[in-house]
Amino acid sequence: MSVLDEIIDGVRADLAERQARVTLDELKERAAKAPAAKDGVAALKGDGVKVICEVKRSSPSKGALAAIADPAGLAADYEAGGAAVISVLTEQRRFGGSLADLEAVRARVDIPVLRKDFIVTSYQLWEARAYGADLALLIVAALDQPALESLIERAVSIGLTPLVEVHDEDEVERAVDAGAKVIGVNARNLKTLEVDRGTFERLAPEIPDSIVKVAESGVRGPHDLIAYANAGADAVLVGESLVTGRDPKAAVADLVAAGEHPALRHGRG
Ligand SMILES: O=P(O)(O)OC[C@@H](O)[C@@H](O)c1c[nH]c2ccccc12
Repeated sequence: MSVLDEIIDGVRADLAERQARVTLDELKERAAKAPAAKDGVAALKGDGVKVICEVKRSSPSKGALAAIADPAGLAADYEAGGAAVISVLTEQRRFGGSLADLEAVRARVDIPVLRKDFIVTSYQLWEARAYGADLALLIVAALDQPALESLIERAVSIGLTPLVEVHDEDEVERAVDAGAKVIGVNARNLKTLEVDRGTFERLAPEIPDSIVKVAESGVRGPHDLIAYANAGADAVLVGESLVTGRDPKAAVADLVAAGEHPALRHGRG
């Protein structure tokens, strides 16, 4: 069984408990009261490379990264540093996240928020909206094609922007066929946990120009952002280097400044 399969087994068990506690109708009522979803696509387009900053306590590959007692405070620092979107990991067992983290972050920042989890049912999309997310991650490797298509459709119909994650050519094709408008290329293979920073450069040419391209994982600092930008990234998603650094706000500001450098503007929309 791959790491991804193991994670998803745990996610399904936790999901079953929440579904037993909160009905879909209750979630829908809560979602109806949530602030209207912000436009996730617009936030990731435009001049310069956008920076998506992640609230991440631990990971299957590295174990504990940072305690993050105040996720909303961290998100506020990210926003002050110039983040375009905040990513909140809500998976509990391996990443130490929760829907409470999502809710707390939503209440603190004005920029769009991404629910980062292993979404396998539409119930989780309603949860995302009910707890204030504007975008939701959908991992192609975790879904068969009909499920991917219907989750993208459902996400869009309830106001969420799906960030569709791929890590090989085949998955790019599936994401495009399923109607993704924002594709994230994860340098980390979730089945083996290995990071290959060349993945984005290899896959970017396969992604149509009209689709927003996000380079995910492995950004240690401005030099990695610049490499991804030169390979065509509209945005980068950064977790570990921010949560383990001393000054997250300054680290984000350095990334944003690198992404706004005029030398990177050429040919960008
Ligand atoms: O911590 P990093 O290497 O900066 O990576 C962040 C983000 O890309 C990573 O957390 C991630 C990308 N796709 C995921 C899917 C599930 C969980 C986590 C992820």
